[in-house]
Amino acid sequence: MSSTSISLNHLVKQFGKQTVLKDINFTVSPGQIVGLIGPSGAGKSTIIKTTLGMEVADGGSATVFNQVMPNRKLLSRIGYMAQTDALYGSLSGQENLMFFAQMKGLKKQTIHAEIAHVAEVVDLTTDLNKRVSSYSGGMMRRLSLAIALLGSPELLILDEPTVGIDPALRRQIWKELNTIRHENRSILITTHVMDEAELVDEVALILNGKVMAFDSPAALKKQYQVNSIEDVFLKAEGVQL
Ligand SMILES: Nc1ncnc2c1ncn2[C@@H]1O[C@H](COP(=O)(O)OP(=O)(O)OP(=O)(O)O)[C@@H](O)[C@H]1O
Repeated sequence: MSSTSISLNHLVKQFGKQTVLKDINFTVSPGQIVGLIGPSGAGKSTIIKTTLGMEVADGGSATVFNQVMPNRKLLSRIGYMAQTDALYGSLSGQENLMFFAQMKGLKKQTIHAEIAHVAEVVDLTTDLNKRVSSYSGGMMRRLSLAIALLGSPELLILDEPTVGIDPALRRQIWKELNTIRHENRSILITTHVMDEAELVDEVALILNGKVMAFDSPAALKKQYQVNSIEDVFLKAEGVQL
């Protein structure tokens, strides 16, 4: 059996008369971090939502572990962090983590250690007993990321996980993402931080509903004859450098 975590084939998605995704093709393999970059409104979140079955494709196909989503059996294998946080404000960080850990079916013996680990990755250990409604926006993002990490899912789908997170912590989070990659798990991540796009295995550059380029950061820089992914992005958009 082929071991593809995500496979998008000629994916098309329309909202009314607007065709947001025109022909999206790429795969994410185990042990790979794929970064989705592209201007605001290019369709990155739509790719994610269609992949997860939260939006229905109008053409082509999106599969996760070779199956079409939504598929309840696959949910425990996927950690998803959306752009908007879905947290319980009246509960503490710890209670939110416990709730989602139980939802994910984490084993009783490991649940406390897992929660402690993911809280440490996002630097929330000392804030776990505070109510989430008192958290800053960045803290809520970090809690959402911690929830996505719970249960060591084989596939992480992260929609702008580092928005509102300072550079030192961002570095710590990327260290964890690299550990995840080395465990042969896979990650699909969107980001507006071009430094982060340098850290992925493959960049999918999304423009006008299409994958303009899909390659390693080094190969893309060579192809576009520039020194950074930011410049690849700008050149692909037609900005004169
Ligand atoms: N449910 C929806 N109904 C109608 N239009 C939608 C819907 N979801 C997304 N769109 C439209 O699809 C386009 C792509 O949106 P999407 O959120 O996928 O972009 P994005 O690349 O993730 O942007 P950003 O970087 O700003 O998050 C936008 O024009 C948006 O208005």
